[in-house]
This record gives sequence, structure tokens and C-alpha cells, in this order.
Amino acid sequence: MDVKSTKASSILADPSPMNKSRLGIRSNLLPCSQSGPSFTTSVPTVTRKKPGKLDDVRSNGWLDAMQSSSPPRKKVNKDFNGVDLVSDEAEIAYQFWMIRYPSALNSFQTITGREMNKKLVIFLDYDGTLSPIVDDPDRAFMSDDMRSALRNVAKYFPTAIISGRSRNKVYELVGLTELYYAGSHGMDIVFPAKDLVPEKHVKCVKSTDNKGKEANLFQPASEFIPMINEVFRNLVEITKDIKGAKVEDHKFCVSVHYRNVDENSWPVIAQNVHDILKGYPRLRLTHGRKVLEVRPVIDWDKGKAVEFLLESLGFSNRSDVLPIYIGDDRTDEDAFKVLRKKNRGYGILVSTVPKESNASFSLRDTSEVQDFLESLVKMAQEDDDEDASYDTN
Ligand SMILES: O=P(O)(O)OC[C@H]1O[C@H](O[C@H]2O[C@H](CO)[C@@H](O)[C@H](O)[C@H]2O)[C@H](O)[C@@H](O)[C@@H]1O
Repeated sequence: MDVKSTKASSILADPSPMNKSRLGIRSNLLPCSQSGPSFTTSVPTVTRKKPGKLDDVRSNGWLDAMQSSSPPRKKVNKDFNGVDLVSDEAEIAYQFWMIRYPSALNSFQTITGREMNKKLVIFLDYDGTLSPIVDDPDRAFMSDDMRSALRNVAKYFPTAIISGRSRNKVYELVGLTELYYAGSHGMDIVFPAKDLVPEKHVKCVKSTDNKGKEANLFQPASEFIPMINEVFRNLVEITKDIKGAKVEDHKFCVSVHYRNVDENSWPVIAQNVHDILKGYPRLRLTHGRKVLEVRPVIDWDKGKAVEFLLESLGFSNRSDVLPIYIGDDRTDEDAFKVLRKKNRGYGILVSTVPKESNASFSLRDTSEVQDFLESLVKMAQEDDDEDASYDTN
């Protein structure tokens, strides 16, 4: 489906990178924060079990990153009738922030640039983008309406999901065979056998896709599977007495959730993960939304996965292709950066609160993501109708 495009000006304020060497600690134990949050809060006060024991995670920034890893709950006041009012100040701050990251809904024509005949390629994150953030990661379901919007989008545009979850898990949650899936932050990609294997990535092997058709499988971190299995078991063991902690095995990476852990125990959970990682110099830590993510030290992330998919679908270096990436998490910043750096396509950040990002536009929440996807479908249908009426005239 062809659409047409213009370039929008976009505004970015990059956060200053953390001075890692100043901290004098090993780089794999540092938070890999692509876009440090601008609204950090202080480290929680805890009663130390062992004096000095938690100094590692205090000094290396993990606790600050954990504190700011997900939007705080909105401050709600009551009006005279007891009706909830979200703080005006928060809304004003959000409106100001939107000057820098305009709503993708209000900027729809600019993004899709209908007059330039560009082919859109849609990339989406899963959690927080297609499904709302919930306490239990196993219950992060997509609504039927969202699924239907996604199915329709995929009818018109090549559409891929790039998730931190394992590829099987994200497919299980989405359940649409018509999409491309990249799991484990892009370290597990399946794409149709007819598509191109990017030359520099000879590691592809033959496999089958979700329809049982022949496909190519790209797993750049396959040698890490035994190590990830081992670290998963160690993390399960070390966190088993921390109430609310949950460890997920994503095949090429491991997630340690602390959303349901009492905040006073966050330093303990961080220190435990830190202690385990000391034994694995080839693994590193990144921060997601109330989750610590352990993954291999390889030069691969969601940004690289976007480039890989564009190349394998034959869309690389094509000026008539416009990639759009929608995501809510710090790991999505790698994808936003790729699009921004190459000055092609647009990153759209999903956020209910102001935060620094390499994205160019914003959407407030999953319901706005759904609206955006439905608008894409409507636009594509209108273009089809236009073409049909042109043909019959
Ligand atoms: O890249 P994504 O598809 O966004 O995956 C990132 C992580 O998402 C999941 O965790 C997040 O969503 C959960 C469900 O809403 C929530 O409970 C958790 O606090 C969030 O961090 C998933 O469980 C993780 O393994 C992914 O790494």
C-alpha cells in the first residue's frame, strides 16, 4: 500500500550520558539507559541488612533508574462532588512537553505524508504500546479491538512487533500470523524465506514461521542460551524469598520484575541481581518498566532489529519507504535513535508523562495507539477507494 509523505521537523533534547568511567565500575553492571529519564526521584530509605552491602547498587545508578523506570501514578485530587481530578499542573506540564513531542494523532498528515508516495512499514513494541501495563506480566492481554486494528494495519502495511519478551510468548499474546515477530529485544527474528537475508548476517538458519511455512531464523545470541538458562535459574533462586519478585526466561534474556515488590526491598533485589551478574561478564543489565533485564553483551538491540528487518524485507536504503516505530520503553529508544539518525521515518513515544526521548512524536496511551492504527487503516482504505474510482473513470 503506497502512501505519500512530507518530512516533519522534530525536536530532540538528548540527555547527557552518564559518566560511567567516573563511577569506576564495570560497564556490564551499569544501567544501559539510552535516554535517561528527566524526572528522577531520590533513592528510597532502607534499613540495611548488612552495612555497606548495598553500596554497589546505590553508586552505580541502578536504584535511581529503578525509581524512575515507570510513570508514577497520577496525582488525583477530588472535587467538591468527590469526582477525581488529575492535577492541572501535571496536565500543563504534559501540554508543554507535547510542543517538543507533538501528538501523532494531531500530526497524522505530517507523519504519513500522503503527498509523497511513500510506503509505510510499521514497527510496534508490545507491553505498554499494544497492551496496557498491568501488575501480572502473564496477564498483559491485548484487547480484541486492538487486535482487529493490528490485523487491518497488516493488510495494508508490512507490520512487525519487536518485543523484550520471548518470540513465542509475544506471538501467543498477539496471535496474528500476518505479522513479523522479533522477540528478546530483537535477538530472535523470523522472516519469510522469500525475503532477503542481509548479507552481513550469515547466521540465519532455515526454520518455519507461525503459519508453518518455510522461514529464515536469525538469532545472533544463540551461543548464550546455556548461559541464559543458568543465570535464569540463579536469579529465580536468589529472588525466591523476595515477596512479589518474578523472573521471566525469554530465551536470550531474562527479566526480573519488581513492580509487585515492596519499595523498601528494591535495593535488595538490585543487589542480588548485581551479585549474580558479577559472575557473568558477558551479560549486561538494561532497565525497563519496573523490570531489570539481563541480556548478552552483543552489539544488538531493537534499533539493529529494525535495520535488519528493513533490509530483509528489501526496504533498506529506499527513499520511498517510511518506517514508523511506536514504543513506550527505554529499550525502544534504540529504535527511535536509528530512525532519527538515518533521518528516515519517525519514532512515536507512548507516554502518559513527560520524558526525554529520541522519538519525534507522542501518543498518550494504548487507546491512542489504537486510534492511530485505525487512522492508518482508514487512510489506506480511502486511498484504495480513490484508486478504484480512478480506474473506473
Ligand atoms: O519490549 P516490550 O514488549 O515492551 O517488553 C518489555 C517487558 O514487558 C513486560 O513487562 C512490562 O509489562 C508487564 C505487563 O504489563 C508489567 O507487569 C511489567 O512491570 C513491565 O515491565 C515483560 O513481562 C518483560 O519481560 C519485558 O521485558
